[in-house]
Amino acid sequence: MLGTGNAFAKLYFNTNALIYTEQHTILLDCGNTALLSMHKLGKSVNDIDAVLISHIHADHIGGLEELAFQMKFIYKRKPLLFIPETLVIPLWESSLKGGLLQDEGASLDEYFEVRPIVPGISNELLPGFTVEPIQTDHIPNKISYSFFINGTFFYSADLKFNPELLHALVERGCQTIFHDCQLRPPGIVHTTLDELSSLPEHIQERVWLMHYEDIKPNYEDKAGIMRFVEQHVRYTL
Ligand SMILES: Nc1ccn([C@@H]2O[C@@H]3COP(=O)(O)O[C@H]3[C@H]2O)c(=O)n1
Ligand SMILES: [Zn+2]
Ligand SMILES: [Zn+2]
Repeated sequence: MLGTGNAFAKLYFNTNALIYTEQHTILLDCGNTALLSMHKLGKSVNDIDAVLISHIHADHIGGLEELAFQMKFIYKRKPLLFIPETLVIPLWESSLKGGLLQDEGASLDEYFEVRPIVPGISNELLPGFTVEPIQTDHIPNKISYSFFINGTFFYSADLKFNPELLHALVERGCQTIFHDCQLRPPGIVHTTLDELSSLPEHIQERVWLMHYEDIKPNYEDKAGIMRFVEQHVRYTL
């Protein structure tokens, strides 16, 4: 985990992750702090084969401009960009174009091998890396996707509490749920610890909390059987 904090976290960085398959390294969201976090871990931007994006907020995409420029001008290659197809145009037009546009008509393709992915179905993106993007509610008029990975691991984007979804995922074989969690209510655009605490035990035992505020130390004994995802820890799934 490159970070486990929320958008405003100063202690834990933005919730972004590196996923290692046998052959590839995939950056799951590239927020403001992603590249600084990689630097602190002694990792290079050049280690990244692919990027997967959940939604357009700076704690999830704010590091993409630097990543794109480093790849183009330092490493001289285009990483894969896996992105739900509905976000391709908004990512360029509403965010990256401001910094990355140089040549008339240029777009994301100038910097990335863009691979739009289809929500609602399982997409085999790389060997051993299958992703089902699931559109989840976050903020009105903002399309946001959580990811069901390899049929066993759910990684939430920012999402409003959706117990029906969690029940359905567990029924489908989900073993591990990394879930965004706002510790201090009200959640409004996120899921709160109180809401997650209302889940039945057989779901809570699969839940790991991330995207939390800097006040996390005050809550370490308040999560019951749910666990906290920790920054700069590597998890084997
Ligand atoms: N309607 C909104 C929009 C944004 N926000 C806050 O801004 C953050 C942006 O990143 P996030 O991780 O989605 O969390 C959002 C809220 O804290 C919010 O609380 N309400
Ligand atoms: Zn966020
Ligand atoms: Zn968000």
